[in-house]
Amino acid sequence: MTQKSPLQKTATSFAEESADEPHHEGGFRPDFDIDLTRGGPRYGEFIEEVRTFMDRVKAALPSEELVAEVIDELKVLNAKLDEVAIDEWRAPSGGRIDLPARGNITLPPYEVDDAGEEGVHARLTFRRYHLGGNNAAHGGQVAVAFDDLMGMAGALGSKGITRTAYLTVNYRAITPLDTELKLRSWVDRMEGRKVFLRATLHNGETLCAEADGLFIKLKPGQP
Ligand SMILES: CCCCCCCCCCCCCC(=O)SCCNC(=O)CCNC(=O)[C@H](O)C(C)(C)COP(=O)(O)OP(=O)(O)OC[C@H]1O[C@@H](n2cnc3c(N)ncnc32)[C@H](O)[C@@H]1OP(=O)(O)O
Repeated sequence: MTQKSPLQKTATSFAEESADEPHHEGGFRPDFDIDLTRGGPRYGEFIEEVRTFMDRVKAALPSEELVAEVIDELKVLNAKLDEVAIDEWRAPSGGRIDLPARGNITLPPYEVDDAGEEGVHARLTFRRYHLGGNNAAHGGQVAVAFDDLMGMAGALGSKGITRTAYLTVNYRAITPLDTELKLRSWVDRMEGRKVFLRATLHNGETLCAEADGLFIKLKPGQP
């Protein structure tokens, strides 16, 4: 039997604890179905190849001929994937919590080391396709990482599904590419549906960025 990751364990208890919450079709849906078989055992490898492709695109100076060749090959692949398009709730992207960044290609690949009511500890690496300038990560990509992992801490800390009301990021030092960084997010305080969160991003001892945000616990049915 394969070992469960910290996020899988937490997600299982989160799903059990929120089972009594009224069923609703809003937000990110607390009654999500954890099905790690979707996309098959090689789905993670597939996502990693897509990420590598984005790195290569960002780094390439292709000839006109190579651009034409890649367009033709991509058209074939896009047509194949278009045939199996499905709604967001059943697509493995974003729901494969056994994979880096839940198999979501638009998130920087992170691995969750610990996740619970006390907060989330994750390792993440920005890479070529996250480049802002001069070998540093794009500030928007840093904000994406904070939004997702603060959203996760907000969900676990409030035992509900939250949406970002505001997110303030302070950039303290250059965030390097191709370097394993540590992101920590946690609930600072709660006032009713208002969940105030904080987060930090470190490269070793260096604080690259920190964030504070307000996430609102969604009401049943709220989009
Ligand atoms: C283990 C696995 C677990 C699952 C993991 C899943 C991870 C997924 C993570 C994904 C994460 C990705 C996450 C994403 O990216 S979510 C996507 C980005 N966010 C949005 O699209 C949200 C858009 N906005 C809205 O939907 C609504 O405005 C919300 C829902 C936010 C509030 O509208 P709602 O009608 O519900 O509430 P309300 O207006 O009565 O306000 C309520 C209270 O809040 C106060 N307030 C509101 N806004 C602000 C503000 N800007 N500054 C200061 N205060 C503000 C307000 O004054 C009031 O306070 P009070 O008067 O009561 O004192």
